[in-house]
Amino acid sequence: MAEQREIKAKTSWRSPRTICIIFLFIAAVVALMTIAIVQSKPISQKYKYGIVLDAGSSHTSVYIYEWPAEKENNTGMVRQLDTCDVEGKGISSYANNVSQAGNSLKKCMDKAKKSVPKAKHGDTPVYLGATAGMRLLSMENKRASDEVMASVERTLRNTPFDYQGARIISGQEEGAFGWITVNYLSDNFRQAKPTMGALDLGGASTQITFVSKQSSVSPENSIDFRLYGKDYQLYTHSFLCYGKDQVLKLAMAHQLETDEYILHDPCFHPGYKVNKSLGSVFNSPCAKTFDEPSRTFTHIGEGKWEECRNSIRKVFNFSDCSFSSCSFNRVYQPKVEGMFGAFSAYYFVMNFLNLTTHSLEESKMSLSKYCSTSWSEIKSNHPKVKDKYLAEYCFSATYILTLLEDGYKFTPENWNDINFIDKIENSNAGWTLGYMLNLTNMIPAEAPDTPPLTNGGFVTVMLFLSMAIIVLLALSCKFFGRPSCSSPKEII
Ligand SMILES: Nc1ccn([C@@H]2O[C@H](COP(=O)(O)OP(=O)(O)OP(=O)(O)O)[C@@H](O)[C@H]2O)c(=O)n1
Ligand SMILES: [Ca+2]
Repeated sequence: MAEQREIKAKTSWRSPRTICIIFLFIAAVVALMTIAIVQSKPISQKYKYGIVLDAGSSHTSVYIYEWPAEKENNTGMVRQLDTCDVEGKGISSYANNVSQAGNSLKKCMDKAKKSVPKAKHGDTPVYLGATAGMRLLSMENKRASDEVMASVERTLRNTPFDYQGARIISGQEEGAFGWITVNYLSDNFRQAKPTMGALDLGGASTQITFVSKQSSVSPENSIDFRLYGKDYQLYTHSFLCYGKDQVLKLAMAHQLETDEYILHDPCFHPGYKVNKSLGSVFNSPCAKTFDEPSRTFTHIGEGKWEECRNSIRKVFNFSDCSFSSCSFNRVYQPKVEGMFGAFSAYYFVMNFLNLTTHSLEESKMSLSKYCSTSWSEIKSNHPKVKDKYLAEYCFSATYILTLLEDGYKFTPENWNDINFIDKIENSNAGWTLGYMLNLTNMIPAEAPDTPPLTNGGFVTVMLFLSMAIIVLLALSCKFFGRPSCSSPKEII
């Protein structure tokens, strides 16, 4: 009897069912171990770094980016590690003291040396892009512009980083790279999601960029990209002199035409009264220059919002459109479509006035009340804000509403498609990240190969295999278990 049982026990190990279960069990364990090793292979978290200086008309900012070296072609991997605002004005303000243009950058570059690991300094590219302030200086005084750029180049070459160039970028580049930045940070490229348009308002220029189904009528307004295997046909336009600082000069110059000594300004608060020299205000090719720059005029605030809007409308030419549709100043623009990110001064101004989530009508009502508030009350409500900035928020916000509604033809219905943003995923919205991604070829035209498994896929497979092992263990115990699992008396 015992021999029979022994034979039976031996033959059960050799039965096809047994072999099958054993095979499945081993295969599941091997697969589980392999995937666990492959998926979690210790990627040496080597990081790479990049530095971009945004030399704007009003100030320069230094942005330091980092990304995992292994994944530089995956979208959304680059993040802003640090930023530094250069003290003082933009580099174009050093036209008469060019060496200071380069010197002004030193403090922030020293900070960058601390942010980027020393061992990586030599491999870290540094780029400087100058925008509208230098475009204007280059128009006014090419020699001074070249000397300013040479000065910043000397400073950057003297850093331990891999200097990759300092140049004045075009308005079209500024618009297109801002669009790349906001869509890269929103991960819209990899997932081929609908993109968001980019609205950038600086001190001396402003850009609008968005994907348009309507073909642009001039090369100046169109840019085509192929990113991650998808083609994007962009409409873009940059309006020089329509940054908020320059457009203020334009508006004031219009008003001074009537009386060259007293400027009754509906965009400034009641009680605001400041003597200014013509030269201090009208010092750029954007606004007409007066022949007696030292002469002074009195700038008096009236705080009348409707009149403010009308005076601002005078800086635009809304007629004479020879295309199917225009924004202003005879510039072709297709109908705005989709979501938009509005950043830089759009955000600084609308955020200061708490208007970032208001509807268009609510913004108008709120602004009308704010602008009519007396200057003394405004100053007492914001004791820490410099008078120069504080005095201009009524004008700037009214300009923003006029630019977006009357200029770009946004409506009360699609106003909420405009998101006033400062950062996306902790990186500033602006042209610098897109500029670096483009120059370092980190946005491939074709989608990179997908990894063996996404994290979600990995977990699913692990769960499935674990369940399979448990079931197999249960089955094997059921089939094997009888000789060893049953009690001795049953055997007898
Ligand atoms: N925290 C800040 C930073 C800037 N500004 C103002 O916002 C305007 C635009 O700032 P910015 O976007 O930095 O313009 P720039 O890049 O300097 O100008 P551009 O792009 O035209 O060269 C300037 O009037 C600046 O004084 C502000 O109100 N609050
Ligand atoms: Ca800018």
